[in-house]
Amino acid sequence: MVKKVAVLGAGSWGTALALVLADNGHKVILWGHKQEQVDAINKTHQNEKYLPGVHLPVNITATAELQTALEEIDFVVLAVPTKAMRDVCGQLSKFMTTPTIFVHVSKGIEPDTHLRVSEVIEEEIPQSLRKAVVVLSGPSHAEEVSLRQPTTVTAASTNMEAAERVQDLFINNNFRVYTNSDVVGVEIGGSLKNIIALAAGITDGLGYGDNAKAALITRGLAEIARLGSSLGANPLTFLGLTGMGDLIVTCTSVHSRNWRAGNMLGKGKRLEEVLESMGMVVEGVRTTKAAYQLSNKLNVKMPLTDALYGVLFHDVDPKVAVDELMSRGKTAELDDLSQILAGGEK
Ligand SMILES: NC(=O)C1=CN([C@@H]2O[C@H](COP(=O)(O)OP(=O)(O)OC[C@H]3O[C@@H](n4cnc5c(N)ncnc54)[C@H](OP(=O)(O)O)[C@@H]3O)[C@@H](O)[C@H]2O)C=CC1
Ligand SMILES: O=C(CO)COP(=O)(O)O
Repeated sequence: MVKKVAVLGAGSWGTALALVLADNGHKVILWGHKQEQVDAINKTHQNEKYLPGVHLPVNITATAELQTALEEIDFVVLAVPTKAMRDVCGQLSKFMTTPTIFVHVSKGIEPDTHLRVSEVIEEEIPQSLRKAVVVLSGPSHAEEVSLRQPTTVTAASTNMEAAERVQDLFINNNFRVYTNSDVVGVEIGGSLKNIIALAAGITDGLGYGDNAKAALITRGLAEIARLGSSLGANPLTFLGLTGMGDLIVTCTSVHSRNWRAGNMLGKGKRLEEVLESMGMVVEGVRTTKAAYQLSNKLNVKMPLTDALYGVLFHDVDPKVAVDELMSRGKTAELDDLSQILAGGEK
């Protein structure tokens, strides 16, 4: 059955997901906050800045009016960067009258509050307007999704019926959607992999090789699982698409903005100039701050996150940060894993 879906956020990911929904025959309203960009999308049927060269079919129309986007919709997809999530949710609540399912696709943790995106949504959108919140996450670069290349993601919610409805909404032969009830694990995996991807870009930028990359991915997963488990996640989720899967794709792909930003840092560029030149969101920077604060609060060991925090926010030289990580005191590899499986011990 054809659904009407509002996709809020006209960047790379919102546009690529609009395309998946349009391929499935749904009617999509893509909301962007800049009139000029919206007009260009409607005129050219392309999102020139964020997905150049990709044709958008007629069942995708763009608007800059939030109220228009939300008229008679069946689902809302929230695809703005995490720093804009609170504000956008606050605004949209004013225009909604009936409850709906909110799907969020953003990967980050809020500094200072340490809230996951679904928790921010629950704070900002009254319960009377929320049928359920579902997170859609996994190894999925917009550039490849828009070319209809095989991609797998997970729809996670505490409301499994809603997760299955979102699975049905998005699934097709190029875009395979699984379900999971572990919202904490899915959101933590998706957010924290950006920290490790920045670090992987840095080691590549420094000229280190595949050994360093493999070390970052595996030890990165260990610290993601350590923090996630202490927050109540199912440790097995970190071995799945939204954990190991997304970590691999983000640490190894030139499509990753986090990897690209890290790569420039490793080559000696300063954070401000890197972010300026990206022109797209680099979620890992903000999330490094949040994870650093949260791990200190919960007394969870996250050496890679600590090292990246030093590089990003205290001007630590990336090479010195790597040297310090490598010369730390000795430790046993499986201590982490056994502790996590034994119940989230720190
Ligand atoms: N790109 C990808 O492959 C994937 C991205 N994600 C996640 O999706 C989320 C969105 O990322 P992505 O689309 O890639 O980011 P982009 O940088 O490509 O686009 C961000 C979009 O959000 C808009 N925006 C920024 N601030 C606001 C605001 N206050 N109100 C409304 N719109 C705003 C930007 O507008 P403007 O042009 O004016 O700046 C732009 O259209 C992130 O959390 C990311 O981690 C998840 C999976 C894959
Ligand atoms: O989350 C992503 C792929 O799954 C996109 O990663 P980047 O934000 O680093 O581009």
